[in-house]
Amino acid sequence: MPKIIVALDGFSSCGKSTTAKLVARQLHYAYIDTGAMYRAVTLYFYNHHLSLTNPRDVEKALREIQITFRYQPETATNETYLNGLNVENEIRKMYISERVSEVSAVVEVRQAMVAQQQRMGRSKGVVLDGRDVGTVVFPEAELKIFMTADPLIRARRRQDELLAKGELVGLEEIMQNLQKRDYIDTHRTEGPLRQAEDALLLDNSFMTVDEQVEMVVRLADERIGRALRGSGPRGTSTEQAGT
Ligand SMILES: Nc1ncnc2c1ncn2[C@@H]1O[C@H](COP(=O)(O)OP(=O)(O)OP(=O)(O)O)[C@@H](O)[C@H]1O
Ligand SMILES: Nc1ccn([C@@H]2O[C@H](COP(=O)(O)O)[C@@H](O)[C@H]2O)c(=O)n1
Repeated sequence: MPKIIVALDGFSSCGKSTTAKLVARQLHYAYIDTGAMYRAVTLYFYNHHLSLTNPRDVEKALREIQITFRYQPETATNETYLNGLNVENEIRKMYISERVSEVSAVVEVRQAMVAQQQRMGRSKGVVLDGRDVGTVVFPEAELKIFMTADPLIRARRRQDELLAKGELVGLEEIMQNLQKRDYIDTHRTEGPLRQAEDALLLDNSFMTVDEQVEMVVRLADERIGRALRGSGPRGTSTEQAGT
């Protein structure tokens, strides 16, 4: 069976990683959380008091940072390791969310992360989620989805998630963080967040997780079928997933 690349890009907290993880599991593909990589870099800068505007600090960080994913059977997911240490929980905290978009806008950081993502996904059979997967990392991906959801719904979902982990954060603070990250992510010069021309738009504001996963798996199966038969056209930006 031919293997494809599934690229899920979109705004903050709209369900990309939830979807990507479950789609990867159903397809028996590897899952790469590209946002976790930028979060891990942010944690390194934070812990070592490094400055983003000092080229020597950036160079030192990129020389010393090693990001890996390891499969955890207990959670049935890949967890993020920074220089051998499990940082999966730490990188999801608000103080990292508040800083990550500034870190991910640094050109050298992006180039290093994109190169690692391309190495990890080059054999195909991968689902990646992020901001620039369909535009920069794998512009040749067979299936590209651009996810979005109503900002208030996104914020409420994120608030519930943080609360479940014991972090109580106000809705207003979360809304501001999502808006700020989306703004920086869409306005940076290197690899800005944007919908690839051939990405399908998926608004999951009023969908369940199961529905969105089922939709993406169905689209992936279609693309795998096309790859089996030979090349065929991808979607266009006017298309919506599921139409
Ligand atoms: N359709 C849905 N209905 C309800 N909750 C959802 C839905 N999709 C995702 N969620 C929840 O929304 C929250 C954010 O989802 P997720 O972390 O997957 O988003 P994301 O796009 O990867 O976010 P970020 O880019 O900020 O990391 C999670 O708590 C997830 O369980
Ligand atoms: N391909 C990507 C993925 C992420 N980022 C930046 O990291 C931040 C955190 O990502 P999450 O998916 O975990 O929310 C995000 O806000 C971006 O700044 C990126 O630039 N490119």
